[in-house]
Amino acid sequence: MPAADHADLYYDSQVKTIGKDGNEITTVGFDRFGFNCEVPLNALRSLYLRPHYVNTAIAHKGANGASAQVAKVDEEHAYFASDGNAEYQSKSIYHPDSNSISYTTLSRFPPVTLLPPNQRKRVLVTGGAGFVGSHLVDRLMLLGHEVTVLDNFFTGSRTNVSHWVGHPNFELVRHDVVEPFMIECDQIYHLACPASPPHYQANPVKTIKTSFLGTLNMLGLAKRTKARFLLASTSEIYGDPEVHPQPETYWGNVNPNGIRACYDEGKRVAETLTYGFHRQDGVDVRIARIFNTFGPRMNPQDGRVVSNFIIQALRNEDMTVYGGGKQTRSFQYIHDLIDGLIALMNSDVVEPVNLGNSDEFEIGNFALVVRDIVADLQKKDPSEYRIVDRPMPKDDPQRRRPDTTRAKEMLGWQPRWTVEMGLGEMVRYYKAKMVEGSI
Ligand SMILES: O=C(O)[C@H]1O[C@H](OP(=O)(O)OP(=O)(O)OC[C@H]2O[C@@H](n3ccc(=O)[nH]c3=O)[C@H](O)[C@@H]2O)[C@H](O)[C@@H](O)[C@@H]1O
Repeated sequence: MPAADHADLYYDSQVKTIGKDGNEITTVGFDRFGFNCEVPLNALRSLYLRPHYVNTAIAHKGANGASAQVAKVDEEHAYFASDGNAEYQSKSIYHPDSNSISYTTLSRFPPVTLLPPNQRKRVLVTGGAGFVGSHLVDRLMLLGHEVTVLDNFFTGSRTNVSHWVGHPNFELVRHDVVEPFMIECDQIYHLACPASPPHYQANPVKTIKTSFLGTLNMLGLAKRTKARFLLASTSEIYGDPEVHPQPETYWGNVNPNGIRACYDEGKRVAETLTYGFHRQDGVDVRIARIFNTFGPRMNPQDGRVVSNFIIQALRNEDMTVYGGGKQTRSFQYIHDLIDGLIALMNSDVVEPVNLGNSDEFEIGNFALVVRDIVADLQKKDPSEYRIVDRPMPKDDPQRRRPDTTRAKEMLGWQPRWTVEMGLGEMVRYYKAKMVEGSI
């Protein structure tokens, strides 16, 4: 596909990102608790809404063949320079005749804020090559901090952070958190754990080991280095809730030996450990209870509902609604979550805090929302898509919506993105990746 068409899949300058308050979103983040995490949205987009490679057609192999090829690649690469970000993008080249890619490293990185040493934090992000982790890493890097990513690449991917490899403020370490790890750091965002039900159920013993031993190791590190520690907990600790919406004071309704227990009980014990280290050893801790989150870089194979519906619709496959679709979920866009995580880390709030969007959907209706957005992008009639019913997975929570009063009052945080705006960006991202063949 010619580069121009390729780029158009990622960007549509006509589409404005309008937030919940009706205003256009051009930046994400805010200056709060003495920590400014605001960055232009386009700076972030240049890191995830971008082609994986530059196309080249090896048409002729005559005397001038080599230089013609180079010129063609430069011309295609220059196309992306029009948004001012191309020089920071990979110039990896796709060769259609052999269906292969020549990977190149970056010669320049996106500009990062120059922070004085007393403001620059050394931040460890476990699970930093995953979906949530990589967006957090982008934000922290653009803000000028020193970031170390720890990941075993079980569900994370190097590609999610490859644009930072080689940067002096960045380090990527392949390591499994179930083993101890030592490093000097000021803040630890502990995100490492498979998070989609099919992934965490595939190896339940490993999942609970990751939650327990991984958290134990990272809390031990926080104790030694006096780093502040943030645990990525989950709405799943509320189980199949009998209280709706769920406030942080609710203790939950969890099946301790069901198929989800490796994850929800794992995260519950991780919370217990975190407060154990806080009470016993004075470790400075934060706990974020993260509700369903979606966005670009979500592993398209991970089986969660947002990625499943979008990929199925784009491939014109059946969209699989489980168990009649009356169960509910509330979905937040990735940038809102990252705002919330950074605000919580830098606040003095030790109690657990729900981070989620309270726009609640029945899953059956959510399928219709996704279908309509995909149909609009593909310029098709919504009736061309098929929505089918499949059995309900065991112990699937029937209702879920966060009560975010605490986050609003104590962090001054509330979601800014509408679900539709976030979905629009994610659909465009998946479609472009599918066309270029990188997912
Ligand atoms: O984000 C959260 O709060 C937590 O819950 C999610 O688990 P779940 O809500 O079950 O997420 P999905 O797998 O995306 O399922 C959402 C709903 O859609 C349904 N679903 C899923 C996939 C599908 O193809 N069709 C479908 O109807 C599921 O049965 C479920 O009722 C995530 O997987 C967890 O990582 C996370 O901690």
